[in-house]
Amino acid sequence: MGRVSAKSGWAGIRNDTEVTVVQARILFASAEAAPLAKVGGMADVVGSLPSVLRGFGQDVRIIMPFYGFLWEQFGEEPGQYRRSKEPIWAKQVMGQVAEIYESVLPGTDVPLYLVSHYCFAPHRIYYGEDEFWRFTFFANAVAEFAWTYYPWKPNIIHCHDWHTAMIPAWMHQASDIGTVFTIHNLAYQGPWRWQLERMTWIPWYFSAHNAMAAGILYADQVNTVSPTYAMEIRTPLHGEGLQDLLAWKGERLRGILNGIDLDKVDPSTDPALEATFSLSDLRGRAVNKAALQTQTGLAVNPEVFTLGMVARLVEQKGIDLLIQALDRFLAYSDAQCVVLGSGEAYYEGRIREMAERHPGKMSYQQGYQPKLAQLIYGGADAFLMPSRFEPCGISQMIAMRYGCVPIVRRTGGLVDTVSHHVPSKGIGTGYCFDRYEALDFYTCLARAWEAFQHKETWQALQKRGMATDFSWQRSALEYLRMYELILNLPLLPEATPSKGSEPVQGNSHSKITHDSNPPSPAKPRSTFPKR
Ligand SMILES: Nc1ncnc2c1ncn2[C@@H]1O[C@H](COP(=O)(O)OP(=O)(O)O[C@H]2O[C@H](CO)[C@@H](O)[C@H](O)[C@H]2O)[C@@H](O)[C@H]1O
Repeated sequence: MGRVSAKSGWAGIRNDTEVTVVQARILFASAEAAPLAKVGGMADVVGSLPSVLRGFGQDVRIIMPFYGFLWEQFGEEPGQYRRSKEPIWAKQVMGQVAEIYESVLPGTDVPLYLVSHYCFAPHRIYYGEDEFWRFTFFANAVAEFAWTYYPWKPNIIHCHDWHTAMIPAWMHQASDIGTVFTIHNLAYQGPWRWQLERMTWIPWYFSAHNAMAAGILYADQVNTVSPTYAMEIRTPLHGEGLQDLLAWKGERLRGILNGIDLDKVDPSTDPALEATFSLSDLRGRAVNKAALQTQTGLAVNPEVFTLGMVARLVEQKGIDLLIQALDRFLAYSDAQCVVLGSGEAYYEGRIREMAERHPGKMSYQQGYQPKLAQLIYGGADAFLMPSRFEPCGISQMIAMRYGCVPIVRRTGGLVDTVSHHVPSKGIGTGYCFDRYEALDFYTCLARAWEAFQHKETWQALQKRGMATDFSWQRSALEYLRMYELILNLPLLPEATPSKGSEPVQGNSHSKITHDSNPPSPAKPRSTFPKR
């Protein structure tokens, strides 16, 4: 492939060495973006995918709420992140004034817009009686901003989960702004139609019964975060009541596997670890294991099988199975386990009780603790993910990159990312079970525990996981192909590999250059896929 330059029109292949492609303006709208505001995996995706897409020459930016806990992180003082002194945009939205400040996502070159209003002042992201109002307000502000901020008008708004799902409905008849809606979690669907009607304006053509359904119905393209989950949600078992709508969406619903940022998620440089390590030298893992055992009150012993789990403690994550199977497994074996996370009070209580029943063998660490999470990935021998359903899962990919063998239920993205260990054939990257049954999980734990006793094959298993390519490159290409379908313009040179091809290695995107201020590509609406 020759040199690639992003221009405002498709000029085809000019000669053997130069190809002209379009640069689109894409606005990611999300309630979370790592490292600023994170509850779960959606923050990881929104915090890492835009940089990769920018590497492909696209002008990608992020818009998110300016939460109260972020205010003290932005300012003029040393050590603080910079933002514009004054709002760059202000407007009446739902009877209140929304203001937007401009900044850059820390650690990247991705421009960031922060939507400010006193409803975001509390030091939390979710929950609270006004949760529906706050995110409907946010979505409304994003739509108004996209329509009226002339210095930078997006061609596509890329919306994430129910918090931004009304944007496709409002944009449905906008002639020059397309929408993509990504489902990270179908279980949370946002306000019902009657609640939306009380809070905001809904268009005359609106026929969705809640916010999530609106995103699916009106977005030009919809995706979820793994191919298997994209199939599963078309069925009553996983469709959360929206299976018919999702099945009707046809080819405009696809599964694009999440990736991880290999530069940030790297055991050879991670400052949160007690000792760094790499594929060629795993010795640091033993140091991390000892540190993990000490810090979490587990018996310090390099020989025992140490399990780890980092998750929101909600039904989705298979906590019921954990409670049923782990208690017996700890009683039966010399294994130990540390669980990090918070969530539903019932689950927190049961796990705490389990920790009290097995002192030195079981530890419960409550709260959101990113440093401890990394130590679990880098120190535990195996990682538990017995999910009831899993759109993709980021944790099992991080675990594999850190040599922590995943033990997972075969569902959603876990099917697409973890393969079962068969020692006789020297294949597999983890342990998998099918049915959502405590006995099956227990059996899987016992098999992994037995395999752990064989150090050489276990290390080979760890290394296969560490060597697996979970980079964003291939998935970013699939997102770009999806944007192309909306814009009906090429964002990538024709020869660029996409779905089904080998992962793009190295710095292929470093070949892309783009004009400093290219004009916006016009979006011919008539070319939109018709419903
Ligand atoms: N207590 C804690 N302390 C520190 N870190 C913690 C933590 N609890 C969780 N984390 C971190 O949050 C992330 C969890 O990501 P996951 O994708 O595994 O699950 P989640 O259900 O949140 O994401 C949803 O969105 C993502 C993104 O699309 C999908 O992969 C997934 O299937 C879907 O459920 C990991 O980076 C993990 O380390």
